[in-house]
Amino acid sequence: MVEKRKPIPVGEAVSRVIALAGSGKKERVHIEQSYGRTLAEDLRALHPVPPFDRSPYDGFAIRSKDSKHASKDHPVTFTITETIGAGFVASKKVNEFEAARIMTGAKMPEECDAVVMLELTTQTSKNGQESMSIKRAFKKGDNISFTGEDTKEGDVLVQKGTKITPGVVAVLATFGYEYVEVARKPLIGIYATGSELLDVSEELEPGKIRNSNAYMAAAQITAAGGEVRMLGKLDDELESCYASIREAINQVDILITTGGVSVGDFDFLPAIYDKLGAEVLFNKIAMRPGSVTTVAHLNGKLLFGLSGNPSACFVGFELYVRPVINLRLFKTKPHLLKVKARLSKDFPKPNPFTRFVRSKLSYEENGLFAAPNGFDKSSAVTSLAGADCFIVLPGGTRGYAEGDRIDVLLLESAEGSEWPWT
Ligand SMILES: Nc1nc2c(c(=O)[nH]1)N[C@H]1C(S)=C(S)[C@@H](COP(=O)(O)OP(=O)(O)OC[C@H]3O[C@@H](n4cnc5c(N)ncnc54)[C@H](O)[C@@H]3O)O[C@H]1N2
Ligand code: MOO
Ligand SMILES: [Mg+2]
Repeated sequence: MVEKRKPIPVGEAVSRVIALAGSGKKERVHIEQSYGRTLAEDLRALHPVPPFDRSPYDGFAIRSKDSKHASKDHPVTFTITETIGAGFVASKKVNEFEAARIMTGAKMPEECDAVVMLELTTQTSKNGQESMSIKRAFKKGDNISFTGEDTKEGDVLVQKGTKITPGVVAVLATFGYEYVEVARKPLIGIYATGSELLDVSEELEPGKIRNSNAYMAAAQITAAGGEVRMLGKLDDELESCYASIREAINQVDILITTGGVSVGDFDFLPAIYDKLGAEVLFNKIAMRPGSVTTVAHLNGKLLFGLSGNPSACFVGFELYVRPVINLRLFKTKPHLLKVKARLSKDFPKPNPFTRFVRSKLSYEENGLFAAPNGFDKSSAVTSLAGADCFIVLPGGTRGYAEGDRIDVLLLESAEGSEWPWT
């Protein structure tokens, strides 16, 4: 008798997995290695930015009150005290009707409260004495880049769990973070199971196909911010598979296998979980593709039994593995970002289970559209190449027409969802 499996809703399956996601760990990396990592602590301003009042222009620092009567007909002349370049400070006091030549980024002399751009001045030299004159008045604060105008000391600028972008790197450097606390990448092992599998370098033979899932999953792990351990491929043979998987669990934080989770004579993962004494969280989900996705738990580690069919494997990773990686990276929105879009083609198939259609987004003048991307079977591999989202068609629906409003899960968005499931 073939075992009868009871499908559970996607949201229920995701809940069971993330309840066992475990917690993230921290490590310190040099700022030059920080790009693409995730902050393990809030990033606070350690001092105001800019840290001193400075000139935003090349020009002259003046006391604004001295310019009060300046006009086209009656220019006011200032004696130049010195030149202050960026990185230097005034060495002389600026007195009545005196000005300091100042460059962009240089600290303002204490007595000055306005800057005049070089282009608005007329410069003269008499007996070695440099002067400049202006034809309009300036107010206190004109053309000054004030202390703290960018940020005040103590402000939280970037939150824990944020991916380090080039902009975040700039902020780290500004505050002197030579080393930064980031989330340690969870180490994820991948075993592809299947006696039909050839390596990527091998020629096709009758009955055999190349192992695409392991390379695909490795790329998905890297994209999500995890560390990959490629473990190779296993023949459909119970004892050797069991021994390899048992051994692999000790080497990694999370183990992914692909294939062998359905009810076939050579689908050994269910027997292996049993033999390991692992707790199976579910082995049937009301979704297509990936209904046979199985997740088990052993000694604090999650074992993901992704389907062998490439599209099912891909979807299983994005819905169940990705949020676990994200939670270990301290992300607060660990699931794929959900947005509303319109269908740009009919999708007439009925949906007994929730369907995740590999699709492509387009940004039109009248909004966001999503089009199913080619061959839609669970075994499809080529349609994965152009997919940047999943259209989500709820179970129990009878097909959809062009223009219908649908939910879409984005595969490439840095932003995530707190909980996209209803
Ligand atoms: N009687 C039933 N048969 C099947 C059921 C079912 O409910 N009852 N479910 C079907 C569904 S749905 C799926 S999905 C597949 C899942 O199969 P498995 O996860 O057990 O995977 P395999 O049987 O090992 O392989 C399935 C398919 O995928 C190819 N494959 C496997 N590994 C790779 C790889 N690394 N790279 C590329 N392609 C791979 C494999 O050759 C098979 O064609 O079961 C259905 N059957
Ligand atoms: O598990 Mo299968 O991928 O539902 O088609
Ligand atoms: Mg099978």
